[in-house]
Amino acid sequence: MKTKNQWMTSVYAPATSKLPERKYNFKNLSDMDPEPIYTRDDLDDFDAARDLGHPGEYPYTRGVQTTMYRGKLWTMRMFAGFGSAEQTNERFHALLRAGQTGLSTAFDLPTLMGYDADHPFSKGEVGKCGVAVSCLADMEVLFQGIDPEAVTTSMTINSPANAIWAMYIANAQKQGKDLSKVGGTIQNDILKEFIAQKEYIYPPAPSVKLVIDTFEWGPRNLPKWNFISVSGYHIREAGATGVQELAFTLADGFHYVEKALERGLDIDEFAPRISFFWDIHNDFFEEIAKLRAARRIWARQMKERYGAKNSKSLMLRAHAQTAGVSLPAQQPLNNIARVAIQALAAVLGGTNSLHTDSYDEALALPTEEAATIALRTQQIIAYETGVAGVIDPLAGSYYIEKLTNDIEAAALGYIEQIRALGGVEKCIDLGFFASEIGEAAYRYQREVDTKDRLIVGVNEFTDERPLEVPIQLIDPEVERVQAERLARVRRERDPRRASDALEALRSAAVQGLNTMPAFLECAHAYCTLGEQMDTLRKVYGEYVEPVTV
Ligand SMILES: CC(C)(COP(=O)(O)OP(=O)(O)OC[C@H]1O[C@@H](n2cnc3c(N)ncnc32)[C@H](O)[C@@H]1OP(=O)(O)O)[C@@H](O)C(=O)NCCC(=O)NCCSC(=O)CCC(=O)O
Repeated sequence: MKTKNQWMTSVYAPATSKLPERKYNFKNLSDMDPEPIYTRDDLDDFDAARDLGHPGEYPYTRGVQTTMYRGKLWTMRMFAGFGSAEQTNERFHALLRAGQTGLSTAFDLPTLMGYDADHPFSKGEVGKCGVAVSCLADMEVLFQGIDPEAVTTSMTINSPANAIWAMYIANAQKQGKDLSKVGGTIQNDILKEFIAQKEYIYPPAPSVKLVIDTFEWGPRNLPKWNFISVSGYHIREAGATGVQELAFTLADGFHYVEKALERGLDIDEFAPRISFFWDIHNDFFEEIAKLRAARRIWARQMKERYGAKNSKSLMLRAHAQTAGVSLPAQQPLNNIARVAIQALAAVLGGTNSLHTDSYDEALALPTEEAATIALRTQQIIAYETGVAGVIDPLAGSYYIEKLTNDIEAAALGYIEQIRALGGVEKCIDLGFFASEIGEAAYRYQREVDTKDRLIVGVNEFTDERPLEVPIQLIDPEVERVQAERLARVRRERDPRRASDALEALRSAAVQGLNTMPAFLECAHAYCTLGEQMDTLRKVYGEYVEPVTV
């Protein structure tokens, strides 16, 4: 049999001299230019025992579970939240009835920024991009009829994560639940806020300190809870390439590990509950390889660099979401096809949990019908296609293994560069991430603008038919309902207990103690989110992004 080089020169080249390759940009979204074909010759230094292993075995390239989806399907976890706590609770129940297997909560902008629904800054934003939660009373309504021991819930909350998590825990405690059985995830990844999403309150150092409080407190009090979801999603949505998403996110993960070790925590106590979150874009193979490379890098560095010994500390478990940024407003029904392909990549990449975007993502928050189609897409993949029946079925594909190696190497190059520059917090100060992401976003947009990259319905195959899809509207009444509940809470709570709880929070922060016990008492005392965040604003100050050129 011919070698690859022989075949390329003696067979492929003559073929292209008869019919040249199409004029087409074959590069993936990380700007990697694939060759026309991959063979064994591309995997000369590939060692299956070292680089792949088996599913559930180090370095977990083939997945973190031995039986993967033959034992248990990924969690179908649709990100949802809009309007009032009552409306979102209804949507949660509708999604569970439709067969969703986990919950995922979207909070509105005031909540994400640590403001109560009746704060002047919140005007016009309450319930718009998620649900408003300003105190335990909102949380009680939001999760009414949902057993926290039976359903795992994810909450996308970052700067105010400790306070919101404490409200969720207080709600479970009020129902007499056993906290050792309560599972879920808080996003709690503040570094990517500084890098990409910009929903921060305090400066990086105290923000990271608050995260490490959860690393310390979480495993000892809620052993089934994932107290962080280190997130590449928002980095990617800001314009990063897949390689950058992978590298910057893993660098963030390692930064938290280092901070937790500096506090004297045992890596094998906290690391098993670190989780991750990836964005799954349009380039099918790139995304599959990215998820495989992520698991391999994490496992190796956790073992070799940080000395973790517990196998669970080495397993990178991840949620995935199809790429909102890839779903245009033009010809929105086409997005159903994009989401199906992206979701398939997430599954073939071995995701542990998945959100599929609704086709109306670019237009508004999803309608119930659009969210149901997105969930049905996961169910079709799970039950009709056969892909969940064989574990890591693409292993051994010359291209997939080569691409996994290449993406791993490129990401490791970035991680080393970040370390050499002084680490993640230093790189935030330097504007390193912003400039890398900015360049990548610019290159991509230029490719689209010049039609070097075709997007169906956007810069090619366009049509002028008007949009005819239903839109989810948010009732402005929500603001009044939320403000009324908040006023009632302030009137009816024990004022002494509330002020003592806030003072205990302030004191814990000033003394550098773990703040989680104080946050939990604040939740039980019905302190509002804004009161708690303001207390810490006075201690830590507020972050203002430096201007970089
Ligand atoms: C670890 C993950 C990734 C997944 O947790 P899950 O509980 O869903 O799944 P899991 O841990 O894989 O599985 C649940 C339990 O079943 C076990 N299990 C699973 N598969 C198994 C198998 N084959 N054999 C044996 N056991 C198995 C696991 O070990 C675990 O048990 P044990 O518990 O005993 O270990 C978690 O962090 C998560 O759910 N993340 C979701 C994050 C999220 O929804 N984010 C939304 C962001 S949305 C956003 O940011 C906005 C984006 C936008 O702007 O649109």
